[in-house]
Amino acid sequence: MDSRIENLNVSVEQSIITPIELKKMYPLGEKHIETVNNGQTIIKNILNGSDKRILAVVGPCSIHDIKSAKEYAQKLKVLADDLKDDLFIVMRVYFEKPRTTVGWKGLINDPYMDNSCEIQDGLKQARELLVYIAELGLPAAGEALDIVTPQYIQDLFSWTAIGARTTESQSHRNMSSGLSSVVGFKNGTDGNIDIAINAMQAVAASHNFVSINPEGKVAVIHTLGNSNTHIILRGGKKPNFEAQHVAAIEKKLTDLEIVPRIMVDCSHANCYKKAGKQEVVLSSLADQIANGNKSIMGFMIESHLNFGKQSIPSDQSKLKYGVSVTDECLDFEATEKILREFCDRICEK
Ligand SMILES: O=C[C@H](O)[C@H](O)COP(=O)(O)O
Ligand SMILES: C=C(OP(=O)(O)O)C(=O)O
Repeated sequence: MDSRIENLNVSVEQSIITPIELKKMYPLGEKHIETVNNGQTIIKNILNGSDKRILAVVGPCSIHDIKSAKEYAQKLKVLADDLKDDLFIVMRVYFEKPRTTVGWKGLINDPYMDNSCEIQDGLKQARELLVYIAELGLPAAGEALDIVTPQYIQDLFSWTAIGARTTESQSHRNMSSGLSSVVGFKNGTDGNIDIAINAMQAVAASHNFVSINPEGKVAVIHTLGNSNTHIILRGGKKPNFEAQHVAAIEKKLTDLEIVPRIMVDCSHANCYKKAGKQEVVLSSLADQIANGNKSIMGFMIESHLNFGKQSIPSDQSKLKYGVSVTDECLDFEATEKILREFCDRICEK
């Protein structure tokens, strides 16, 4: 290596455990496999319309504290069982945060939230939490942002999102073509829907790309293609959840001979990042479904134990328990209320 031309902007390279080593530390039993397998299968059935329930991806904007995430999962499991006739509730367990510029990039990248970026510890904490949630019998949903970390944890996700900032990325499309779960593609941050539709078409094809294998060796991955995909409307310059937006997307997809199956993200630009406004979005979806809409197959809600958000304090003893450190979230009680109202309204149809 010639230091005059290489690694000019790299300070340190650090080896970490391999995917297989991490999996040995947090092995799966039958119960975990059953949770993920059932979750993946039911979501595929919701996508193909053979299961008429609505998929609800509900949980914190980001996981930053394992204790509050476990408490949230326990509560959500009780609610999921209670609403299981109308909703298939999956917990949002987001460990990787895409940032508009800079900011905390999530539990895997910086588990101690102090810029120490102990990624190996982040991977361990993430896997330990996913195993715990699977043990509860609650399926988990994640965003696949990093394209190597799925080798460490993706086996525990029943549904996967590709975010607004990466839907157009070839690397993310390559990776998604090999994922075992249903994958949802967000529209772009500017509201561009076409990039999500292009992603669905790209991901249905097989691809060949360089990644790592479970032993941590560089490998060429040959994928089969993944047709279990859908679009996620998350708003852009303006919200895009109302009946006229949904109808326009239905037409676009139908013109391309794609069966329209649409998830609506009640958060992000659909609620102007005001958690309390997610209720307005969900209420519109309930009306649309009650009025006969058949293409809306799911929604996403950002929710934590307690309402709001906080910035990460330098003295972490000042962190408020169960409050988001990224986007604003609804508190659990408000989440339960709007989910119950949604179920009541779609049952009136
Ligand atoms: O979902 C979380 C945020 O909206 C996303 O990560 C972007 O956050 P930022 O604009 O605060 O960087
Ligand atoms: C970052 C997220 O959303 P988006 O990609 O829509 O901004 C998210 O869901 O956490």
